[in-house]
Amino acid sequence: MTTDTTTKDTAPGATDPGRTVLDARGVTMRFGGLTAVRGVDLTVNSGEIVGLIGPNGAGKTTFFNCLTGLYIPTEGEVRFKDKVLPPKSFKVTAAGIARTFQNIRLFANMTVLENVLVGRHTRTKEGFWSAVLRGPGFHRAEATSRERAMELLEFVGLAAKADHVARNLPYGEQRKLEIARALASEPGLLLLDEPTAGMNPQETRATEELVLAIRDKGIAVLVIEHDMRFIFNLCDRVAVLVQGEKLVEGDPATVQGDDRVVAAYLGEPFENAPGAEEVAEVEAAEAHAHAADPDAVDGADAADGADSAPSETSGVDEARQENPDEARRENEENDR
Ligand SMILES: Nc1ncnc2c1ncn2[C@@H]1O[C@H](COP(=O)(O)OP(=O)(O)OP(=O)(O)O)[C@@H](O)[C@H]1O
Repeated sequence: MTTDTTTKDTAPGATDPGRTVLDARGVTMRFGGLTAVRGVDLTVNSGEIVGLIGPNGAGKTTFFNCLTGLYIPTEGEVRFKDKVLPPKSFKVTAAGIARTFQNIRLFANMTVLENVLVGRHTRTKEGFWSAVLRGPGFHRAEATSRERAMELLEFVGLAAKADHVARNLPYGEQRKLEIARALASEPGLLLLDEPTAGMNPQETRATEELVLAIRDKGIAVLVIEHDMRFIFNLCDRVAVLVQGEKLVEGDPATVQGDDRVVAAYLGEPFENAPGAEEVAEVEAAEAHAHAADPDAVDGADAADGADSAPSETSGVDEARQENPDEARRENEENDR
């Protein structure tokens, strides 16, 4: 990756490189009879970008919710910088974990700057009376917060839009604003839930650069994403959840090459699927028939009306198989 790490300063919540910041052990989450997450262990170290992938309904968001105090795991423990996390979201944020959501959750009628200022509330010491009386302490704290918020907007590339109302930002910028707001709590770990959902390729590329720059500031990142290219380009390590359990974990090349991951996305071969021998038999019979009557039109070609048609179709199918996420998104768009 091309991001220059030498000129980047370190974020306030940064941790010594290589230190384990998140340590989730045996996390299980049940909803009545449904076990959404089962015995998942996962660590994230400072300086790392870790990807969490898996088919729809695999339990990724539920696992995130267990890490951020939104859910209390039925079993297991989550530690952040060696301390067991309290089961309350605002306490988890105060401890140093920030997150974004799958569906953007901005204060739509507030300005861009105000949204980031809201994200700083866990870092401001001024209490209720200070805010009501608006004494010198309050004004000092407010000025510091604004300065920090503007720095963050600069960092994500939204400083020029600080006074715009959040709802008027284009989609990709709303996602950036969510990230700026999460960074305002000065986290040591940032959890991103599908940060590129709905983005065009340019926006996705810009998000990739932004995540690398966040990592370069010493903030560890755990990211859920369906865009495999994004995940494999970006992550140092990838964990795969399938039906609530961790199936594989490793570097991108290892995970990409693991047959179980491909099977989990595409489905296991169905029972009684023809084996290599049967396929060879059918091919030999077809070749024999063709040799006997070279002018005969193949049934499939005839049905498609042109020689090129089947190969085009299968090309699309192959592309979909290589990127099941695109196929999913396309289906969702068609449904809409
Ligand atoms: N609050 C809840 N109550 C009951 N079941 C839930 C709840 N939240 C999630 N589930 C179920 O838990 C399973 C895992 O869902 P989850 O949203 O964590 O999956 P996911 O991997 O994030 O999926 P996606 O990629 O589609 O976002 C699903 O079967 C889902 O229906």
